[in-house]
Amino acid sequence: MNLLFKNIKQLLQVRDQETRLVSGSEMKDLPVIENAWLLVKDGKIADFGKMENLPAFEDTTEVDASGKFLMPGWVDSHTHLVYAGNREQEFIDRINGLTYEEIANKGGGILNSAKKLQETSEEELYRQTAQRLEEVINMGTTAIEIKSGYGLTTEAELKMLRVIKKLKENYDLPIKATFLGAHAIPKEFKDNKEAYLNLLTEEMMPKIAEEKLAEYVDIFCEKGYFTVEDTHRILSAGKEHGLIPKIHVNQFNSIGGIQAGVEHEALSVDHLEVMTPEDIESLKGSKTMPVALPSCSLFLSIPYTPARELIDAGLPLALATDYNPGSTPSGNMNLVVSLACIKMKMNPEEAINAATINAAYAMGISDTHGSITKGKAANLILTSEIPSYGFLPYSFGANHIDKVFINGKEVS
Ligand SMILES: N=CN[C@@H](CCC(=O)O)C(=O)O
Ligand SMILES: [Zn+2]
Repeated sequence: MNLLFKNIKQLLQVRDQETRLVSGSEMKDLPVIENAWLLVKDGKIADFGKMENLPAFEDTTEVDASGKFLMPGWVDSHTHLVYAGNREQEFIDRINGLTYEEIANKGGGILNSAKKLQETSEEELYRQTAQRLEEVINMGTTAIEIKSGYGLTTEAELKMLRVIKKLKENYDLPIKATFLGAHAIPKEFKDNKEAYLNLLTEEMMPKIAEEKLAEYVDIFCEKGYFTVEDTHRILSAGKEHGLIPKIHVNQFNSIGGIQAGVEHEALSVDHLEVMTPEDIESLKGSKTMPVALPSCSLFLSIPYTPARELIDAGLPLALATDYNPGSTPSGNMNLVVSLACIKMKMNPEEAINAATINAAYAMGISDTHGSITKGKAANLILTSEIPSYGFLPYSFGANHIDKVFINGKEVS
C-alpha cells in the first residue's frame, strides 16, 4: 500500500541525490515546496510535487496535511542511549556547588555509570534502553547513533554493544554503533593507562570486529581522560579493525584533538565548546563534520559551540543531543534545534539543516536519509498545524509533532 500526503503546507528540506551535506552560507537555505504532495512507496520517498500538478494515483492511503509541514525526521548522530539507572544525585550535587570535574574526580561521573552498568543484566539494560529509544522516536528522531563507553571492561562493553545490536534487530530505524571504550580510565588502571589502552586495542577491538558489533570508534580526548597521543593510537587501531573514527573533543580544553581527528579523516568531531582559531582553521577542507551538542552546554552550564564562527568560516555544522545520564539526560532533538537558535545564533534554516542532512552525514547515512529526496527512506515528521517552520525552534519546549513515520510506517 502506498501513502500519499496531500495539501502539505510546506515540504521542507527538498534536495537532489548529490547533496550529502551543506556548509557555510549554504546552510541558510532550506529548500521548500509550497502546497505540496508526497508519495511513499515501499517505505521510500517515491515522488513529490506541487498540489496543482498532483497525478492520479491508485491504491493509496491518503493523509491530509492541510496547515502542516512535512520534513525529514531528526537524525541524532551522537548519543549514549545505553546506560543503567541515572545520575540524579550528581545533578543535585552540582546544584549545591560541585562542578562536573569535581564530581568525576571523586569517582562519580562516567565511572559511576560504569559501576551501575556492570551490575545490570543485558536484559534489563535492553529494557531501559528500548524505552529511551521509543521516547526519542516519539519526539521525531528517525535515525540514531549509540555509543558504548559505560562498560569499561571487556564483558560490559560487549554487553552494551549487544544491546545496540538487539535494538537494530527490533527497530526499523537506522542505528549505528560506536565503540567508546576509551571514555574514561577505570579505577583499576588509574596508574597504568597503558594497560587499559592495550586491553582496548588487543582484547576488545578484535572481539568487536569479529562479532561485527560496531561501525565507529570514539575516544574522549580531554585533559584527565585521554591524550592526543592516545587518540592517534585508538583511532589507528580502530581503523585496523574496520571502525571509522569519531571523537569527543574540545569539551573543556583545546589540546590538539581536532587536528588528530582531521588527520585520521574522522567522520565527525563532537562537542567543540572550546575552540581556538587554529582549531577552526584545521577543519577547513576536511571531510570531518563538526557536531555541536547544545543540550550538554545547557545542562552543565558550559560554553556553547561557537556555531557562528564555524559557519561563517565556511564550515558545515551538525547538531545532536548527546543523550546520556551525566552531562545531558535529554534526547529531545526539538530542544536541541531551539537551543541552537536561541543560544548559538543559528537561523532556523541552519538549525534544521544541521539536525537533518548534516546530521545524516555525521552518522554516515546521508545517501539514504536526512532530506526529502526521491529514493531516500520515508523517515518523516508531520508537524501539527503551525504558522511557519521557524515556529518549531521559536516555541521552545512545546511539542509540534503530529506524527512520525519510519520507512513510511506511522510509528507515533
Ligand atoms: N564527555 C564525555 N562523555 C559524555 C558524558 C559522560 C558522562 O558524564 O557520563 C558526553 O559526551 O558529554
Ligand atoms: Zn557524548
